[in-house]
Amino acid sequence: MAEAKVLSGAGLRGQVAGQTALSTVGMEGAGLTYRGYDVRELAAEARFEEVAYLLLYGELPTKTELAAYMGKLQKLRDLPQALKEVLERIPADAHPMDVMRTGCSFLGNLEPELDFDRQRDVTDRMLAAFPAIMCYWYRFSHDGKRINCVTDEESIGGHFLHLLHDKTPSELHVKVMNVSLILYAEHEFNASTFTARVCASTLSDLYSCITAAIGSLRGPLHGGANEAAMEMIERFGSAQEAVEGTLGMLARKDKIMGFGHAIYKDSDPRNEVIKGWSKKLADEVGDTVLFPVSEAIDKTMWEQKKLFPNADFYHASAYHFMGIPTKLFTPIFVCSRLTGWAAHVYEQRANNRIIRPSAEYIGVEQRKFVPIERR
Ligand SMILES: CC(=O)SCCNC(=O)CCNC(=O)[C@H](O)C(C)(C)COP(=O)(O)OP(=O)(O)OC[C@H]1O[C@@H](n2cnc3c(N)ncnc32)[C@H](O)[C@@H]1OP(=O)(O)O
Ligand SMILES: O=C([O-])CC(=O)C(=O)O
Repeated sequence: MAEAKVLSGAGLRGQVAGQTALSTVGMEGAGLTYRGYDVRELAAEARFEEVAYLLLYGELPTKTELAAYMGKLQKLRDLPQALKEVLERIPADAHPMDVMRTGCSFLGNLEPELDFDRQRDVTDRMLAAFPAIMCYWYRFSHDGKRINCVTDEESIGGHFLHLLHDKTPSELHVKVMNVSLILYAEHEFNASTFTARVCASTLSDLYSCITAAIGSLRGPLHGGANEAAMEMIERFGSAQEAVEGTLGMLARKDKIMGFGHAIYKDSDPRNEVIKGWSKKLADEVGDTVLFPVSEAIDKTMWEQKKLFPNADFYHASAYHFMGIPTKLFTPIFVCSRLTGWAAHVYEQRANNRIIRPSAEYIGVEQRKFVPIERR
């Protein structure tokens, strides 16, 4: 059985900061579970919408419930005209995570959560609308095109690819998007989820919680690592170059993005799944560089530092092979993790006490005020 990582020190590591019934991370043997289900089984068997329902509504849906849920989400996809106008004003060189933050926040101005009893409907609206927020801005700012935000794609992953590429995506790509959205959906008290819970604990509205969480996910030590990993992989022309480059980065004590984890000790259970799909996509496009480069970095990191790829590393090549621009990688994570964030907000609200820890004071002793003319 796997040993749990020894957790102590800075960054609140190892401290229990609350309770959850949503997921377990790095528990002996189990890796990652959502409401008791192994994520690898969910990724192999389920639709993302089923997993979203599991997290948000408490149990896996029946066939009828799933059909009704998917129908509901499909009807909620279009964006209000005022939001489209705001997205059109955001420059092409803005970071898409900033676009998501603004899009989420502005939707909250137009359709505020006036009553916590509506929290599930508000989440479903965001789940349906987020792919269009990302793609409407991207296609308008990069291609000068005002896209139709509604498609006839059944799944959220397929809908996103259709909006982005303006065509029906292949079955393989829809499948990989589905797996990816499941893998990213929920992960206990990670930094962005904890942000959402802190915000929820003040009894703030759901849009504020999600906007705050988007801000936390943006950083390269968290969700932004998939984008940073892609930028690194692309720099190498061969596996040999990648080995030499990785050794050089390690010698300079650079952080290698997409490796290591705050909780997992020797592997991230999501990695083997997305790595397998990345390989299938590499074969589909006839790649002979990016996948071997990724594997060479992976091998060197383990040999040199016993550091393993986390969920973000092979997501980079997988998304790239599907023709997704690198800067949209982290916003896809948002479209998925929204489910985990919202489910944590509901949990926080159901048993709330404002989250307000204490700090150890390390400043100067108490002293007398000195008037400005005497300083
Ligand atoms: C979906 C996600 O959000 S997964 C995380 C995505 N983030 C990344 O991939 C960014 C790169 N990785 C990292 O920065 C870190 O591994 C984190 C932020 C994920 C976890 O941080 P921590 O819990 O502090 O890591 P941990 O305690 O295991 O670090 C142990 C040692 O390994 C080093 N280390 C950890 N990850 C890396 C890395 N990716 N590259 C180089 N060195 C690393 C640390 O600097 C530390 O060294 P030190 O003892 O000399 O200071
Ligand atoms: O749990 C963490 O610290 C980061 C992570 O892997 C995630 O949020 O998916």
